[in-house]
Amino acid sequence: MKIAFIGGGNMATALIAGMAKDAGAGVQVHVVDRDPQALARLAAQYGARTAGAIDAAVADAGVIVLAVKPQQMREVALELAPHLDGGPLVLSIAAGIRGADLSRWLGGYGAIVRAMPNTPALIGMGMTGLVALKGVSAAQRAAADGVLRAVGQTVWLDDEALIDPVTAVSGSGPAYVFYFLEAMQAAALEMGLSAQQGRELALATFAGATQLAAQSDEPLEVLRRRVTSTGGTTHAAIASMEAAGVKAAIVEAMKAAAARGRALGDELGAD
Ligand SMILES: NC(=O)C1=CN([C@@H]2O[C@H](COP(=O)(O)OP(=O)(O)OC[C@H]3O[C@@H](n4cnc5c(N)ncnc54)[C@H](O)[C@@H]3O)[C@@H](O)[C@H]2O)C=CC1
Ligand SMILES: O=C(O)[C@@H]1CCC=N1
Repeated sequence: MKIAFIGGGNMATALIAGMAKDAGAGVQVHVVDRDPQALARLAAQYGARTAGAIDAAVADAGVIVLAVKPQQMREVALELAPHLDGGPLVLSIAAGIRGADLSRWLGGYGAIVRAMPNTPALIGMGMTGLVALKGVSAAQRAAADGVLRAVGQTVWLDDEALIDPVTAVSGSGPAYVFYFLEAMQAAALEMGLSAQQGRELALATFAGATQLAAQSDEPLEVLRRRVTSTGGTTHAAIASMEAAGVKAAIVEAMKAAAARGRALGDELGAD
């Protein structure tokens, strides 16, 4: 199957790299990007075929992945609209941009799936939320699922409005994890460990704790309490975080991410 990417930036690269590892899939990747350096990198590293213009890249494609910034989606969709005769699946990964607006920009085209992947797709550990518009066939839904499953796990949603919360949890989520790791590394450094030791300790702790939670049926709070001895060191740390309102701040931050997704949809869908 031929998959055409419009936009070959960070997220497209993560998807293309993840797919390249799944060599048996028989997927032929074509990419269009305005930036010749992005194209050269994708061709050299992952054997992607590249094009400077949409028409050549999308001809005969079964799936067209729209991977430009939300602000570029309207312009790209208007340019793509005359090239959909073959009935491809249009798979948008843009935050915020609503299916109805995309469909309108594509001249009323209905075979659209909205997906919200994340960058761990690069190493086959992505998590993607997906929602299909009414014009998507069962085969196209399976194709979308196949593309994203090649780079990780998928979760299908019935309600498009839930893609903004998914964006806030798993789409943006890797950044929160890196932010927490940065803080752990900075603390390690302040307390006399080396930057390398801080990085290793923090990363191994995240990997171990998330695997422990994944392999357990117990609530996360129970796992946390098991580390937290009365009057001990963890209690001192958690009490300090609670006093600083860390948990409430994380909840507010994620609500801000979802609200930004909705606002992007309102602002950019108005045209
Ligand atoms: N970075 C992430 O972790 C995630 C990003 N997304 C979504 O993926 C989309 C892309 O995000 P990134 O990859 O981070 O951005 P990016 O800026 O790294 O990539 C966008 C690419 O599109 C190209 N481009 C711009 N206008 C174009 C046009 N008219 N025709 C062809 N190419 C064009 C740019 O040269 C650039 O290489 C966004 O809509 C974002 O919401 C979704 C999930 C996660
Ligand atoms: O920050 C953003 O808008 C994109 C969507 C999810 C992750 N990155």
